[in-house]
Amino acid sequence: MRIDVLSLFPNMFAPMRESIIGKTVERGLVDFNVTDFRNYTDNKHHKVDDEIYGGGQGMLLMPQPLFDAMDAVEKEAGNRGRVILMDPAGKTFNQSIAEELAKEEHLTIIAGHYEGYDERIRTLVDDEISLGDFVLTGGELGAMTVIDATVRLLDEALGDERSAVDESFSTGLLEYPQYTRPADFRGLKVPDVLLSGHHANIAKWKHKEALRRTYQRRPDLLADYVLTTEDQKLLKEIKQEEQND
Ligand SMILES: C[S@@+](CC[C@H](N)C(=O)[O-])C[C@H]1O[C@@H](n2cnc3c(N)ncnc32)[C@H](O)[C@@H]1O
Repeated sequence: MRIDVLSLFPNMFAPMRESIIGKTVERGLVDFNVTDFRNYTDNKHHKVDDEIYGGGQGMLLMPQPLFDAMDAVEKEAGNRGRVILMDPAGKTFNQSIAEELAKEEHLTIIAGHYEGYDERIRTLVDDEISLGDFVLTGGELGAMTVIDATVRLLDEALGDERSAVDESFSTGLLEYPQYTRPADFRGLKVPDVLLSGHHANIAKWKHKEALRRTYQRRPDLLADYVLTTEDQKLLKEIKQEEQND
């Protein structure tokens, strides 16, 4: 996969060299490029922003530097790929968007700054993505979040022993509680079933606890989850158990 980011602060992407994402770049699984679109200004002061027509606080990113930077990406890569604008007015990012983006061969992400974009910049983009209902100073942290969540879904990104298949949101439920050694830590014990070696019972326990956690913490997710007859029985048990607690 090729990923281009258009940003005024390329140094902010240093974390992309670390950990699992850094390894995907080192191993050639991801071709990651950051373009400083200030280098594409056609004015002698390298200005990328200007005052807002009709009045308004702050400065807006002008179209010219971003349009020219996008042309440069297209020239180098042969295409623009799927173009994403980081913007608070976009669709809220989630796991299913990450899964969709992980299927693309090329993503180009625009990270804004200042008061945001001249409206005409939106004609360049395929998707507008928000991290949530809050305002950041720039799109860099959002772009890194989108890249991290997307790249870890690529085949081979997590390595043989790790998997994104069972994780929160991938199944439609939150992940069940997990434990590692020791079996008894300061009197806090690992549930007996997990030490039993009985695979069917363990699988059933994991599923029930994923349902319980989702019901307790994110009941909204259950609205989109197709409950089997067995799930409905388990949920009834969970509600009963909660009442008895
Ligand atoms: C200070 S913000 C501009 C906010 C804009 N004036 C508004 O009210 O929507 C500057 C840039 O940060 C990025 N940004 C801020 N909040 C964001 C969010 N919640 N999700 C994604 N990007 C965000 C965008 O790239 C945005 O253009």
